[in-house]
Amino acid sequence: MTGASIRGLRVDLGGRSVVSDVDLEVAAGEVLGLVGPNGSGKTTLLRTLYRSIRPAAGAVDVAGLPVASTPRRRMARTLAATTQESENRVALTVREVVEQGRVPHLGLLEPMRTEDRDIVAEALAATEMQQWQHRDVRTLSGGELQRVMIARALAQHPEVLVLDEPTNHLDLRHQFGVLELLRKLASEGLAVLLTLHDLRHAAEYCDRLAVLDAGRVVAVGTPVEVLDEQLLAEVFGVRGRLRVPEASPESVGQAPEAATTEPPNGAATRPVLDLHGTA
Ligand SMILES: Nc1ncnc2c1ncn2[C@@H]1O[C@H](COP(=O)(O)OP(=O)(O)OP(=O)(O)O)[C@@H](O)[C@H]1O
Repeated sequence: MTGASIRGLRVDLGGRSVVSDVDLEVAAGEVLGLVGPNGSGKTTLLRTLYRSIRPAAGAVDVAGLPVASTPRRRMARTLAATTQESENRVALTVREVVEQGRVPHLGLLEPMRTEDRDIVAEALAATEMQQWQHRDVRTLSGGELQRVMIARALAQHPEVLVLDEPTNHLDLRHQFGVLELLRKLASEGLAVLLTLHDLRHAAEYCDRLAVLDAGRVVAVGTPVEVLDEQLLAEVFGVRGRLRVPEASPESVGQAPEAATTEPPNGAATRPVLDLHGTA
């Protein structure tokens, strides 16, 4: 199968279970958002997918391959991740870091081919980093570095993309840019799993949400199914309400030239989460 699946997952850290009884699937073509309060186990769950942590129990498969026993190089052609740990800075240019994404696709000591250079150029363009490609990554701002890490993950041409807080450090325009890019990649068949703290972004850009609380998945479904007032109060401690804007009558059946007045990418009908402070 494509996508990724987690069954019966338990992770123990520091002598206690920080993730328990998790069953979760992310399918090709969807953006699945992992949300939950601080310390609820989001990063820990993602770490089991890119094998930076060994589960105490359960099975984690990516594109049908068991993560625990698949060679890392093989897995790197299937799953790419941007992590909070990937921010260690080394003396490389932006381009060199993004080129690392092609390494799993090349033979030992094989130089970059034309197609690899094209893929790197596409990844730099998608993240608007082409103008910085010769910069030393140690000189970049946090947001610029975040975009380089996303570009490197895209250059891997994975089937599953895992991102831990990808909008962290980004200014508003680039937050929306990254979220729109993830939607586009999913529409092309990628399975996208990401953690987000901003529930408004989660509601607007994710096809489905999985809510973690104290290491357990307490709800899974579309934002409309999941983000009700009770869950917002009990899990996140906030007051809020989700609205689903109706398609305006003018936008139904209107002439193509008139349609250009609507916001792009269906944004007009995505759920909007209104938040009103602590519960
Ligand atoms: N190496 C470790 N040793 C002991 N406990 C750990 C370790 N790493 C994480 N934890 C604990 O596991 C729990 C889950 O942490 P995790 O980083 O997965 O949460 P999170 O949901 O990603 O949180 P945040 O929203 O704050 O990033 C936390 O209580 C954390 O303190």
